Amino acid sequence: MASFLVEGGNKLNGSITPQGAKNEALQVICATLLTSGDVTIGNIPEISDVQKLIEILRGLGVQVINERKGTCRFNASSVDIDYLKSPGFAEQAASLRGSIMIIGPLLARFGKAVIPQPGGDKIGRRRVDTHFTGLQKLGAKFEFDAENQWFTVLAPQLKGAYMLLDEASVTGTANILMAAVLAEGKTTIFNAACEPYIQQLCKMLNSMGAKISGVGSNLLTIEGVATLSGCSHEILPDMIEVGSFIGLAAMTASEITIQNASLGHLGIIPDSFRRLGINVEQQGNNLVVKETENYEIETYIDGSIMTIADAPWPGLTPDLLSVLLVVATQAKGSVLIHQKMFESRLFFVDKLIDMGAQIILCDPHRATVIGLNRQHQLRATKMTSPDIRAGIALLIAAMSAKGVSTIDNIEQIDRGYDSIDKRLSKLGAHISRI
Ligand SMILES: CC(=O)N[C@H]1[C@@H](OP(=O)(O)OP(=O)(O)OC[C@H]2O[C@@H](n3ccc(=O)[nH]c3=O)[C@H](O)[C@@H]2O)O[C@H](CO)[C@@H](O)[C@@H]1O
Ligand SMILES: C=C(OP(=O)(O)O)C(=O)O
Repeated sequence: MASFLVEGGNKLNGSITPQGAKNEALQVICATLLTSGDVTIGNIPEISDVQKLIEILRGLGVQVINERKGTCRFNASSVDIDYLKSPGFAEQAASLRGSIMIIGPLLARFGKAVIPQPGGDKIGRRRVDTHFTGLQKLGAKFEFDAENQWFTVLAPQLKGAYMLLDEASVTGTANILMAAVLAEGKTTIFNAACEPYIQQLCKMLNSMGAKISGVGSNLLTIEGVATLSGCSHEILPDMIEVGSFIGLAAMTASEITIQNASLGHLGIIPDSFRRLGINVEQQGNNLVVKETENYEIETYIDGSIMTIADAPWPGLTPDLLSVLLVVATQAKGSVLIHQKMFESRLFFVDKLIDMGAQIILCDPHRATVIGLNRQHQLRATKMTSPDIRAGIALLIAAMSAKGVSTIDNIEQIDRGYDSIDKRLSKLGAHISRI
């Protein structure tokens, strides 16, 4: 288990470019299984979750050629489905959430797929019912081996169908979409997730010859096609990294330019930070976070305490609530952070309380933050990163704190942030990996 030693209290300065989006990368890499043609994907982030997924594809016989930094060419013309029975696959697939999205493409192209319970952050219940109910609607036979926690889907030929998803699941929508593009006839997915990750997946599938309409909405219509061809695809900048960098600049009272942030795909993320009083300016395709010593949280019109809550896109992504919460600890004013989707994602606030932040964890979903308005600097401490986003939030807190903090279990952060220590050190941060 690796750790970061973080000397806090240093102002940062300069420009940083976000990596490609983790959650999009996991989807589009799985989509390469849908064709025997060459698929070239650019802006692939060098993070451990993506590397693990690529290893699974290689195990399945997919040729993955690293053309240059961040760009790989995938060819899935010869896939060995029997790899799914190997112990190596069981271990790999259970180590990340994104592995679940090989199911849709394998089922559509080879008529069969099996997978263990996927991994990913332990942040509460993470059911996969939406995935399998959707695949069943397309005609797949579904079996669950409860003892070993394995899911199996079988279908010689999928058939298009109408479905109303019980929740707008991001990976669920991606899985069903990737199956429906090769199903016979028309599929309509209502209550589909429409995050930029899904929009990008649709764009890529359409460039492979799929016929998906309604992209960007929660009603997707797919006319199935017999085969798909290769394509080239470029992954968008990671909006969660962009938000993390805004939070970092705010907490360390630094001016940072976030380059090529793809502003058109950030939704309400910049505005959510502005509501905490952060000065985020748009300059071309860059975001500039201005050095702000003091910032004030908005209230509602009647003066009552504001709530910041997650919601499916175009609402606020749950993956940034931990960062927004940390930023609020040094603001003037109070805010209620309401994490609606996951029930175990706010427990990390105990560490912030140890550091001197004023937070009341009301229940597992809600925390009230009473901002310190920089009257007290947070104190350094020793902590463990429980999940990827709490990890980055604790790193931001440590960078603003007085003294040297230790953050253990940084593998969680490495899951989704490429060489974060090196990249932040270029901005003037003092972080060492031990
Ligand atoms: C690999 C990947 O892409 N992971 C992302 C994906 O996970 P993932 O696709 O696993 O998450 P889902 O979208 O399925 O759902 C996440 C959680 O939110 C709940 N839920 C979901 C939809 C809804 O309308 N109402 C609701 O309450 C679910 O019950 C679940 O507990 O989407 C999550 C939600 O944006 C993100 O946190 C994850 O980073
Ligand atoms: C929850 C997340 O990831 P995963 O779904 O891969 O666990 C995340 O990226 O914040």
